[in-house]
Amino acid sequence: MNWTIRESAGKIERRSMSCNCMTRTSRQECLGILEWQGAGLERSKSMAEEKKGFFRRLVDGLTKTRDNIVSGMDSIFNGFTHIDEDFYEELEEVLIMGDLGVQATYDILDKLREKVKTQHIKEPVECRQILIDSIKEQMDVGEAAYEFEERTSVVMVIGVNGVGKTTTIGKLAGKLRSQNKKVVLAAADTFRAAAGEQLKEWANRAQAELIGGQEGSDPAAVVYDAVAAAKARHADVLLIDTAGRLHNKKNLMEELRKMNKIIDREFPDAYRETLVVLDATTGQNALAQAKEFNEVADITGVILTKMDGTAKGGIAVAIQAELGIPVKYIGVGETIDDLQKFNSDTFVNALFDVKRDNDEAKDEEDTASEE
Ligand SMILES: Nc1nc2c(ncn2[C@@H]2O[C@H](COP(=O)(O)OP(=O)(O)OP(=O)(O)O)[C@@H](O)[C@H]2O)c(=O)[nH]1
Repeated sequence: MNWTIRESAGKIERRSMSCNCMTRTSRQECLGILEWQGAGLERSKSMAEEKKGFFRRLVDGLTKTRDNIVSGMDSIFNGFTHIDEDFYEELEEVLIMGDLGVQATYDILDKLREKVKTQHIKEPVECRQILIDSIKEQMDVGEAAYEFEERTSVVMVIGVNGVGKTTTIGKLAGKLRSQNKKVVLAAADTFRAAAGEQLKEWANRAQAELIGGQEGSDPAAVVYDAVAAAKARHADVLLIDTAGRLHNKKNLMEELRKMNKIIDREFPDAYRETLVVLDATTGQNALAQAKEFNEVADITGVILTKMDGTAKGGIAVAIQAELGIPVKYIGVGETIDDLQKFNSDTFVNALFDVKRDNDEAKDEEDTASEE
């Protein structure tokens, strides 16, 4: 079996593919392997997926989380004949194992017990919808969470190494640009040499302006220049990529304080957000990071990345329940369209693969705007 993969102008092409296996089964196996070989092929797959509607991408992205949580729950709903203590205990186990966290699990199950009692529910399977509604209620962030998109705003983005901060800023810039907003990006992660370069690529892709810092330069100076540029160009949103790392809390606090002071002084009318980016694949560790960041910064929201590659998407519920910080966006892939506003209704419908009329309408709207 032979194949070559070539990258040209950022696009992955599979140049040639041949298979000399004699039997049809082994040929099919080879083709199956080819289908999944190499990061390049993965990327070309996600390019094709860009054309998919919003809801479908979310459903696909949440496959592993769904397999982890929902299939376990469904086997309890279908396997039990009575609603008894064992039934609740098994549900508790599935929810906790699914990374929803102790707090959210207890809240959800308390509500379920109450409804079972007041509505005289007898059949375990009837609990499914109650649970879906209760998770939705837990996670509702409301439209006010996205006010910064409509205002002249400065958004500071923090998070530890490798969680997807730069990628997320690029995606967010793309999203705002598609709404015809003027976007300026500040490369204030001057700590890591490649960070500025990476942001530059995203700025080009999203057609946003970049104010870049030299490696090792003062991040506060980059913020100063970026604020001046945002004001001069009448930008709608200034997104700041920081090196906001946690390993030295005191330094981080000091760095954030300096940057915030400049924004307060130079851009007092701007609407402010501080968003922490967390990698969903790290599960409980993401929750711990959110707690730590919350101690050093006034976090206004969370962006959970890599929801597509994880069975631990339940962590979104835990973060909201335990910290009261809204999850505002989720990342479900590596392309510019793979950042989605967190809407509890759509998220839970996608998690349980319950397609509703409004999701279908959103899909049509989304597909139309992509065409
Ligand atoms: N599958 C998937 N991958 C993602 C997502 N978001 C980011 N990534 C990938 O995660 C990796 C790290 O992303 P970066 O944006 O470089 O992370 P960072 O937090 O800026 O890292 P530093 O600059 O080192 O602090 C990259 O390979 C991204 O393509 C997502 O939602 N899904």
